[in-house]
Amino acid sequence: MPTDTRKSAWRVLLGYVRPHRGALAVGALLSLTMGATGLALPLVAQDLIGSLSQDESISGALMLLSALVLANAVIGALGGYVLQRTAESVVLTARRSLTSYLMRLRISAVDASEPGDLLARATSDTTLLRAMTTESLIGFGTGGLTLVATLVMMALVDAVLLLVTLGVIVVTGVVIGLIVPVINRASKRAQDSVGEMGAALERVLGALRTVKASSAEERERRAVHAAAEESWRASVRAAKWRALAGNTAGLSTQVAFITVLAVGGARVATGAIDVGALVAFLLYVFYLMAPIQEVVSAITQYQVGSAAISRIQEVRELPSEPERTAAPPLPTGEEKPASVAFRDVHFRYTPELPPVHHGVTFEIPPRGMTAFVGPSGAGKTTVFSLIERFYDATDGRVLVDGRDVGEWDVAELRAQIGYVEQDAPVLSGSLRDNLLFGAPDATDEAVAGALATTRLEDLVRRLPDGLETLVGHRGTKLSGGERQRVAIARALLRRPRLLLLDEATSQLDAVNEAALRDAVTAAARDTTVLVVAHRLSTVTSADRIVVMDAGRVLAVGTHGELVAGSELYAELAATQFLTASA
Ligand SMILES: Nc1ncnc2c1ncn2[C@@H]1O[C@H](COP(=O)(O)OP(=O)(O)OP(=O)(O)O)[C@@H](O)[C@H]1O
Repeated sequence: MPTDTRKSAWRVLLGYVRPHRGALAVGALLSLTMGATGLALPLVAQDLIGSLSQDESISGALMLLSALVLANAVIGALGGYVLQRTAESVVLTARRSLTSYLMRLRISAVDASEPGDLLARATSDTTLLRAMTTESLIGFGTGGLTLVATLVMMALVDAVLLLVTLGVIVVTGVVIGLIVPVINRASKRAQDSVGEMGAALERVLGALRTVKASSAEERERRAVHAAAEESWRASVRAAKWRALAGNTAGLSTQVAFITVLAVGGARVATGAIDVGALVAFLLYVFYLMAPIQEVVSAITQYQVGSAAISRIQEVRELPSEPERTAAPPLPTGEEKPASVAFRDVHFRYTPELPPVHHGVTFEIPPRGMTAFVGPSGAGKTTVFSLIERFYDATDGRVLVDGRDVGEWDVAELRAQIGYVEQDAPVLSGSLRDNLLFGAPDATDEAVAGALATTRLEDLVRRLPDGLETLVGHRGTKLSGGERQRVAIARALLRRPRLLLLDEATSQLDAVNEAALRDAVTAAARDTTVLVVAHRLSTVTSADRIVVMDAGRVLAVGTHGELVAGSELYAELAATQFLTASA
């Protein structure tokens, strides 16, 4: 991994840690205090051995030793708790920040991503920051400090033995430096595979009926398992190298112990140091094992964490919309309906794809119903996406109320609009949640009104818990037509100045279709209604019809005008609409 990315992983982690730096400092201080009480133990032991050899009483030293051991345990437990708590808070901060960002992603960014993978980044990758905080950040700090303090204590006991110990530590450092990049690569691969597994699972669970109906379970299962197995393989690879690094650290203290014993023994024999000093030094060598392990584990854990951070940062590089703390106010119903205009709009979804709009131009005055018709793929739905600013036009101008949509605050722009998608999604939750989704402050009266307009009252009466009935994931417990009407009721509750209705082709029966036509016609008296129309009923009652083909506007007029004046429209009316209404 290049150095700058490694540096930025630290920076990112420190950014998440900053709000919790007080708690972190307390935790680190407690850990250090525990280290210090631990460090005092060999000195007391040295004293105790001295007393023994001079036949003095050791009860004082023993009491001190016991008190130190007890203090060590209590402070250790407290410090551990504070640090774990801080680490959980760091994960929370990262999750809040990443999920807020995910909500602001532009539609184009989501088009290019796998939702399951984004989910894995927000859940599984952020979890890894916990260990990164405790083991890496704290481990490096406390382990490093304890290591230095131990070395200083060793220097006080005997400088020659310290040099011997340092020699062993340097060799260990070189070996671990070679292992670290391998751990980083394997960890990144493991986490990428978890993302792939999430994406594969989301694909299956999001379309389970189609998967089952296509007898594709076995194939899909293999895809999910392949990703899970790849993650296993990469994690095992990382575990192998981490174990090796850990063992190298363990081995180095053993080697240091033996070397110090040999060199120290010789020094005792020559009288350079006494036995008490050798014992104290050996205890320090033994004591060195923990901080060395801690530092090595900090380094290896850092590799896992920085792989997670690089996945989190990849999300943050995706284009997003500006941040907003509160939703802008919705229209009160008193305002003038919106006008819409397209002026020579060119658009392509991505630079690699061919253009979808080749100079679309039309003007829609406030109020009334405008239907967009044309063959499949003509670019009708794309007109709505550009009005909502889900995407930006490549060239030309999209105007709402005479103002370029690029100049609107995007949230304010959307507050003017009620939008019903073609597949009319209903979210899991209750029917009431779904109706109030776009207008949380709507009154019961307004809800009753919207239910009446969309002929949903019977449904609500039939449902076991009325408006509180849970509709299932994506509203699976509702019929297609009911879902569509719920979506329309939801849009109407916003009292939009502009209603965008992307008709699903054949979701409604004749009775409901007539009812909806009435509802939309009524709405068109107070607001500007744009409909992507697939039904004759919608088209004939429209105030104006925009005929589109292959990303261009061919004609604009009423049904009567267009049947006579537009060849494509006459053809569409003769086949598509008449068939759809039959
Ligand atoms: N998110 C997207 N990314 C890339 N291409 C897209 C995207 N959405 C639509 N397209 C392409 O843009 C073209 C126009 O699509 P659009 O949905 O606007 O057509 P439409 O006229 O509404 O069709 P239909 O009547 O079938 O709904 C199509 O060729 C489609 O493949």
